[in-house]
Amino acid sequence: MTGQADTPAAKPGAGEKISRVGVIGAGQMGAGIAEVCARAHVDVLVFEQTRELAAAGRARILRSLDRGVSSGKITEREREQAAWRLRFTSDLGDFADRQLVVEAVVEEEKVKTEIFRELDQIVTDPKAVLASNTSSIPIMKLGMATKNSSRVVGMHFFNPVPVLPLVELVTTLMTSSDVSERAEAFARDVLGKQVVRSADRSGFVVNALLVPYLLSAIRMVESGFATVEDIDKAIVLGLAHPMGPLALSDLVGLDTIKAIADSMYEEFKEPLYSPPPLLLRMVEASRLGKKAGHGFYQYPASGRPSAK
Ligand SMILES: CC(=O)CC(=O)SCCNC(=O)CCNC(=O)[C@H](O)C(C)(C)COP(=O)(O)OP(=O)(O)OC[C@H]1O[C@@H](n2cnc3c(N)ncnc32)[C@H](O)[C@@H]1OP(=O)(O)O
Repeated sequence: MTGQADTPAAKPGAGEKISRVGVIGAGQMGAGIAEVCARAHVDVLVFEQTRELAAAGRARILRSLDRGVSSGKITEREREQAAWRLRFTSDLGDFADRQLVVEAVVEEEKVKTEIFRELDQIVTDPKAVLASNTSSIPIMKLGMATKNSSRVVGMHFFNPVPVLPLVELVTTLMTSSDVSERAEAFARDVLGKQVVRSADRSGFVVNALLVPYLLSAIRMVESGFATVEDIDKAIVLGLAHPMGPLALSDLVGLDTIKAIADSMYEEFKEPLYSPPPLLLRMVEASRLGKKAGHGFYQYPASGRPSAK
């Protein structure tokens, strides 16, 4: 556990301390990032396209804060204060005063590059950091959509963001050392995360290892080699992982895994990274995992997952 609610204020990193953050997208990753920022006493502004999506994002964060209270990680008062610090907007223009923006929208290169192009014009402070939570898209592609790619980095969080302590920091050939130091200092000293650095290669460190493993498990199911339950049981009991690869695929989202696999395959042309047909069919059928209520397991609105 990270104990982020009690994290002390930032030590001075390179330059001015970051205390105003913008998060773009309030899906499972964006909501988690906004939550950890709010819990760390940061002023957070979250962009969502519509009021409905913003309301769903706020509800998602409040549920997670409740869980933090019920598991004793934060107090009622900290929950209230964190909720109070979260503001939503559907106008990206409101991000003009942000010192750090973390983009966490759908894993589509076109959508992300368009956001970076817009952000670059809105956030005019040259010291502001523009970060992407992309799981696999090379950061350089996003940086090149801006006029100042020296302030663009990857800050890759892990799901569930309030629970998992890692941030992968991805710098490009263009990222300035001042920007990467500020981003690292923020993740480490303000959010209380641990940081590993990765070169700008699709998949970075974690997904370069994780995605071929998840795809191999899906191929095992596809070939009838073993059942979903037995594969997960084997990994939980045999390797002491907190969850098996198929439950984890459901948690991450099968559409996200497909998008990461596509991006890694495009970069390396490695057959192991190519999404197997079962994954493609499940995505086409909208069986996207936990967020859709159905993936390799079924997820009733409340209660524990069951076999599909
Ligand atoms: C694809 C990408 O690009 C990147 C990715 O995200 S890859 C995916 C990475 N994620 C993983 O690998 C997840 C692996 N799984 C796990 O870590 C665990 O199964 C899990 C955390 C998801 C659930 O664990 P669990 O034991 O079933 O649930 P639960 O006991 O409720 O929670 C575990 C801990 O988190 C805490 N927790 C849960 N939700 C919380 C919240 N919203 N706020 C604060 N703490 C919370 C609990 O209090 C508990 O803490 P203790 O261990 O100190 O008691």
